[in-house]
Amino acid sequence: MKPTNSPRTTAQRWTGRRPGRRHAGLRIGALQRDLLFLVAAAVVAALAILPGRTGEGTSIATMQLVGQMAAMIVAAIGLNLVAGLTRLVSLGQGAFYALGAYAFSYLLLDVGLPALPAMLVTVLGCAGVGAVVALGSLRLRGPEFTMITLALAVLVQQILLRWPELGAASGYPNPLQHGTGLLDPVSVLGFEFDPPLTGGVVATAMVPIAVITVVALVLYRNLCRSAWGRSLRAVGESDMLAAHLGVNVFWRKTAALALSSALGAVGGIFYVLIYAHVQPESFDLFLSISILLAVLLGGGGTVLGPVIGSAVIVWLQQSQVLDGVTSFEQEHLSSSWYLSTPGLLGVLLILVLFLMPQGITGTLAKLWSHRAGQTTSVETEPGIAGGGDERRVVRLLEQPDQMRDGAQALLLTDVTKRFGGLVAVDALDLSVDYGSVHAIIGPNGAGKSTVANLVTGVYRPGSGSVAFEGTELSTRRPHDIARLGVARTFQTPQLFSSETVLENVKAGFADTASLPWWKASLKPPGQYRREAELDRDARALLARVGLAHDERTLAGALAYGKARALEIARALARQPRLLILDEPAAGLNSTEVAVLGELLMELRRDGMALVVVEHHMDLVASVADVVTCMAEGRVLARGTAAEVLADQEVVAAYLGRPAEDGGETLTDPRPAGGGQA
Ligand SMILES: Nc1ncnc2c1ncn2[C@@H]1O[C@H](COP(=O)(O)OP(=O)(O)OP(=O)(O)O)[C@@H](O)[C@H]1O
Repeated sequence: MKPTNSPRTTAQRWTGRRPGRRHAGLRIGALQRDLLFLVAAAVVAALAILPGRTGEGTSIATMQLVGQMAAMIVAAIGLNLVAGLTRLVSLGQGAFYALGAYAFSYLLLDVGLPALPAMLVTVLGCAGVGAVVALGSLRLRGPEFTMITLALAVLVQQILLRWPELGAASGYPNPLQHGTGLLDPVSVLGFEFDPPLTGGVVATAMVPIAVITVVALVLYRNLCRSAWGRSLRAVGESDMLAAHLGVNVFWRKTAALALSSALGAVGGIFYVLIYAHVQPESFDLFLSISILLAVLLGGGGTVLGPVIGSAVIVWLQQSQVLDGVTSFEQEHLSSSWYLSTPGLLGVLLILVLFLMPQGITGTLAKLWSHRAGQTTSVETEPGIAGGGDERRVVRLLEQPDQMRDGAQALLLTDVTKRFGGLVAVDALDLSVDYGSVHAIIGPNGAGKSTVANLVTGVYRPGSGSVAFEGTELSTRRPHDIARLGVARTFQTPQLFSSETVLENVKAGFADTASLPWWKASLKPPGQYRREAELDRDARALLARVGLAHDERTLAGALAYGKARALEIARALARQPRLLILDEPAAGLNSTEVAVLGELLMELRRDGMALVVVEHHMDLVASVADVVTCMAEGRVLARGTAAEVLADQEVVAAYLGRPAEDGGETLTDPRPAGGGQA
């Protein structure tokens, strides 16, 4: 691969264009950045509610605009956990918003709870409802999940409309008129606030609304940027990939939906505080669509996207802008066929999806990174070879005793896997020891990848046993198996393409699978240290696979060889004792293959057990201690590389014809009939 740029130039580009982040002297630490964010959010919130506190020239409408923005922001950041990070498109956030508003009103007015307990019960209750909905719907994917949430939004509004006992048909009354209830939130956080200055409940409610919004925003930002957030993004990329990183996908989605529902309910509580009046008509499907639009417009999956999107959407809805467009349509186009606010927002949604699929923040980030040259894959050196002397910097594994002793790691006994009438793996026996490389070769369709999938829990064997360190794997799920110490790469590299190379590796660390959400959102001081450790370890791994100079590159922009190297680095981040590589040499040039071989030998020396499914016979010959050749699901030959590659039945299976007299061997270039799928 011809170098197109030197590492030094790349480094200069980074340091030159983003000096604040790279020069030690000017570096802003994570803690300072977080404090800065907190202060900035608090200042913006304070400025937003200031007019309500002074009372001068303040209109209730302005305060309601700010309050509604806050309500939309918390509901949208909640939805972002689901629709943005986890990529489960929900049209049900309006339902939780409505439930929050009604439950809060009910608990205040009918049950007589003080405001703070009423809020807590509402939020916890809605989180519970969200979890139940998740348990019932998360086995569904894509459009089916969206339809369930859509049905929920419609159902909730219908119930509110038709269940007079809830006070719902006519809505809860304005407590100002009834002399009861909702003015109580003045003491919602245990503080006494000044009486309203604007003649309505709005001004007094603004302080708790602002405080709760800032707190929610900070916790949400911590969550998004934590290992927990990484796990949600992993799930968003692919359930199977996330499971191979040890993430319990089902519970992670359930937790995300519960948190999202809780934040939706907070939006509803804000609504009550702002308007002091709830009625079913306010919580129609259009509300759910608006919240989703706020996420998409701002930028799904980003921290600030839903905030910006919410501000824009509420401003558009509440200001005269859309009314002006409607009047223009009526005057100049048609007095009967015109688009009102919902229609215009629908048009906006379509435009966003077509023109700015990454939303405002995503588009700006793309422009910025394009300017800074971050998305460009810089071909410095071959992917796996770029690390030079740094390659041996890290020792990846703490070696348990069994690894030092070269004990048996993996044992497959009489394993069969059928797909309908096809026997993909037929009565397979296979064993892999620590400190050894076991290569599995064979022509296309021989069953090699199926073996990898059987070991990692993607498939369950029809019969037989798959045991890792004596633990039966055949009944375990992929995330359980990953947590036992088994990692893998895929035939086609599976990366988080819109994340940086560094983030991809960090997704492999155990924290992604195990950090609890509350710890991630509160971010105690230990988390700062831990994140710094993860950064350091991830960089060391990148150096080892030759990607030291690519940490800020987006994974999707990597050349093929580097993408493979990155996938290996992420697998190594899991500190596996058994590593399964599915065609790691596919698409690599000869230099890259040679360096891959060196890396495998290093891992082998470290005591790791390696299974390498491979067509590249030079690599197999140079690294494998044992080679198993499969054909039509069965073992055709097994032995040392020299024995198996010279086996005439193996040669015939690969060539698709009998081997010529005199003994052909399998060497590169790859014989016809081999090749990668
Ligand atoms: N999920 C599945 N459903 C049905 N058939 C499958 C499935 N997975 C694999 N197979 C079939 O099982 C057989 C073995 O497939 P497998 O992918 O394990 O072969 P392979 O040796 O890895 O081939 P290649 O070198 O092309 O990757 C093939 O005939 C394949 O079509």
